Amino acid sequence: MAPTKKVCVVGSGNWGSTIAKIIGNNALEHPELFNREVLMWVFEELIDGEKLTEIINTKHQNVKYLPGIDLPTNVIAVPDLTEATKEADILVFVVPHQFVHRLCNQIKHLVKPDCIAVTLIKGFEVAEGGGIHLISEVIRGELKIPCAVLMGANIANEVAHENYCEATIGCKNPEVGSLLKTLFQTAYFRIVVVEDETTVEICGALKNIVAVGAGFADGLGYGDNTKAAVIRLGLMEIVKFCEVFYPGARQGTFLESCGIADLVTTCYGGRNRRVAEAFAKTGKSIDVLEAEMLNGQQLQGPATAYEVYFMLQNKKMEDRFPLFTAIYRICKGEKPVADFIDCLKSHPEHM
Ligand SMILES: NC(=O)C1=CN([C@@H]2O[C@H](COP(=O)(O)OP(=O)(O)OC[C@H]3O[C@@H](n4cnc5c(N)ncnc54)[C@H](O)[C@@H]3O)[C@@H](O)[C@H]2O)C=CC1
Ligand SMILES: O=C(CO)COP(=O)(O)O
Repeated sequence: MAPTKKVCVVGSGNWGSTIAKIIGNNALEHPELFNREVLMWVFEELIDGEKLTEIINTKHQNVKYLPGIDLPTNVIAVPDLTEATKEADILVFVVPHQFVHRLCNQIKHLVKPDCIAVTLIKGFEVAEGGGIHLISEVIRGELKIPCAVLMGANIANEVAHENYCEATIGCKNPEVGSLLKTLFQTAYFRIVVVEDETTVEICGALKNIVAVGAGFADGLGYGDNTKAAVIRLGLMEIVKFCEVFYPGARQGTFLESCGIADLVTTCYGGRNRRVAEAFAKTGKSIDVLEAEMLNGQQLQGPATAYEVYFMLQNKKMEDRFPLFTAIYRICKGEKPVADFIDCLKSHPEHM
């Protein structure tokens, strides 16, 4: 019998803890495939003087990032990144995107050569020369191992409460795709595997920018028709972004959970939407609102808007992506939020 695979979840925020719950339970369900113990790397912090890792390992809850949800006792919190990752056969990356490069850099000399990675991270990294890197490219480049992606309409708290939803795994290797499906799928978390991994990842990253736009529209007092227009124009810009920069997308991928479904859920229920609404209503900065409203959780939309704008500006393509561009400029304070809808009135989709 082949040895069972050791899984390490790199990250323990709101989504990281939720996915550790799923993986922990599935490891128990499939002892023939996965090691019983699932390690979860935790960015250590003190909660009322007690280490978060110790709280997780004794109370089996992440009281800061996923309060009220029991984690399986076979999920073990580990504060040392090296200790958590060095034996892993499967690395599940689920940290805010701004931290991933540094973490990969710390472990690149110890990762097992036949290890595989999967990223649940939504965002990009700016690249020298005026472009962007996908997060999966950063992981592959640093660790020299294959990296699949998992994205979808998955607001973590709802998944943690086991409300039915779907997700998309993008994986070019069907055998690995099938193994990952067994690792993640449950009765309430249903998975479709597609080979179009680049499109899956781009959809997941870009929808966070659109969600900021949806929040602006809500905060300015527009109704559901306006929000539907923001979602539709956002989808058109996502499709265009793939056509221009990552050609070869399958149209069907945009209809998977990672595409239209994630746009809808995030534009109604996500953190990016909520903070952007407060931004439009209060005039406080995004950073201040993030600190006030999210208790340590991190927004990905404004940072992703910057990363995308960085590339569009370098390639002189802002006019082709007016929604993404307006959202960046408003977050940056270069345009008043009150002008948000005006920026969309001459959208190329209407010409
Ligand atoms: N929360 C959600 O509903 C969903 C989130 N995602 C994606 O998952 C990724 C991770 O998000 P969450 O788990 O929600 O995180 P989060 O936003 O809840 O938590 C922030 C995490 O970052 C950690 N952290 C803080 N400073 C750090 C540092 N210097 N280095 C490393 N880690 C540090 C914190 O300990 C905490 O675990 C993001 O890309 C997000 O877009 C995807 C689907 C759903
Ligand atoms: O990615 C998400 C849902 O799929 C979560 O979105 P927020 O980060 O805006 O909460």
